[in-house]
Amino acid sequence: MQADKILVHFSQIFNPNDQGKPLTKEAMNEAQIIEDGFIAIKDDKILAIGSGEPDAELQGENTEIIDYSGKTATPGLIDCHTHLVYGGSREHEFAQKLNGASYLEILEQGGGILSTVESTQAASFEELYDKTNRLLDYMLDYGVTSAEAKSGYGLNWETEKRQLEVAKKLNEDHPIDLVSTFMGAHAIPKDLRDNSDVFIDQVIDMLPKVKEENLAEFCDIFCETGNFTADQSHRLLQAAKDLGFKLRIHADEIDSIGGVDVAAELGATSAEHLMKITDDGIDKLAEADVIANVLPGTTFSLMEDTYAPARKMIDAGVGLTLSTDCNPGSCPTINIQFIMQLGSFMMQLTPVEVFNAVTINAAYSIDRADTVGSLDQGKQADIAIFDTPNIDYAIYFFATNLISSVYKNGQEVIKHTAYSKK
Ligand SMILES: N=CN[C@@H](CCC(=O)O)C(=O)O
Ligand SMILES: [Zn+2]
Repeated sequence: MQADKILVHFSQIFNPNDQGKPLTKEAMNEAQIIEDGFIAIKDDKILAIGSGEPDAELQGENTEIIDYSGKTATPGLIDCHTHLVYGGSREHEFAQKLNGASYLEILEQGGGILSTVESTQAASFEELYDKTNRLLDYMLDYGVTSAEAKSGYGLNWETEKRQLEVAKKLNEDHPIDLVSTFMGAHAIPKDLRDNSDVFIDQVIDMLPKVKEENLAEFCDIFCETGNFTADQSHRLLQAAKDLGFKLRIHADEIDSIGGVDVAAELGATSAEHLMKITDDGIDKLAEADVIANVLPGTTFSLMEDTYAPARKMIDAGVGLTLSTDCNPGSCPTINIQFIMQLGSFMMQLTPVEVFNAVTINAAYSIDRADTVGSLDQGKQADIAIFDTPNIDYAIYFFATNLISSVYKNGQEVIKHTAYSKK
């Protein structure tokens, strides 16, 4: 079959080995590394990848050949944990943090998530749409082509619904593919502070409405001291599972209070944060095939020093992903490249492990591995092109946007012309 376009002479192509499940252990540190590589695209899909001159049968009269000498191609990056749709911002908490106030202390005083809940409840659909659209533009610019987006700044049905509708509309309108998660139980509303079981009942009542209106595939909860207990998390996630939701859980971020056990018992797709996970917890995730999603930008931004034990988790057989956790409080960034670099600098992951974490494993985490996450024939032609000779350079040269171009469904949607100079 003839290609519409062939991108040629990449100094390196990184293509994960899609083995039908998240990569773990040694497989996490393996991938196809192709030198002088080409990628042939037909319509919106990958037709072939290889090395050297593309096969004659791929080239027709109208096939466009585009030279990417000196650059590196990887699958489009996938940010599989974000809280993208929110009102307001929280830079005022920064001074409190610098003065030593902890994340949970700020929340206890009615700030933190509860402050963003107030701003989000007050924001219109259009305001939330414009703000999120802008974040998505930045993300695309950094090489992200798919992302997960959670609700959770509503704490009432009206606002949760608005957040989810914004994500649904942007999934249609913006080049980035969005997978939605309903996180109604993100914090306890002020008026139910001493009645959090009643609030869990209210969130359970929202689940059928989310389903009926097809507003989210996943359900998530913040299982943490001062927020929701393991029992409450189990109750909500069991109800969600019964309705056909796939599950995620914020667990072991600040304290280890049983969220990991809930994830393993209910067969959650992913457990997230895990800075305080125990060895026993790691074994439980491995046995239950729950993906561990680690968010090193949150440790960095909260000015903590405990990073999730990513190396231990990989070695124990847990599938690992890395994400920004983009949100206005604990991690205000969309820069997935910086997060990947933290994965190496602070968690000692190799560049191959890091790229596998944000491509194929992240695709499994959002249940899209059949269409994205690798550059295999038939998958969406979602490609991140780095202005670097190899993936090692893309980790080593940190805190700089190293993207040269981004292809989404076979179309070049980002082109940084300054980097295109030879
Ligand atoms: N920890 C809970 N939720 C978010 C933070 C949300 C916020 O602070 O606004 C997180 O994943 O870090
Ligand atoms: Zn989160």
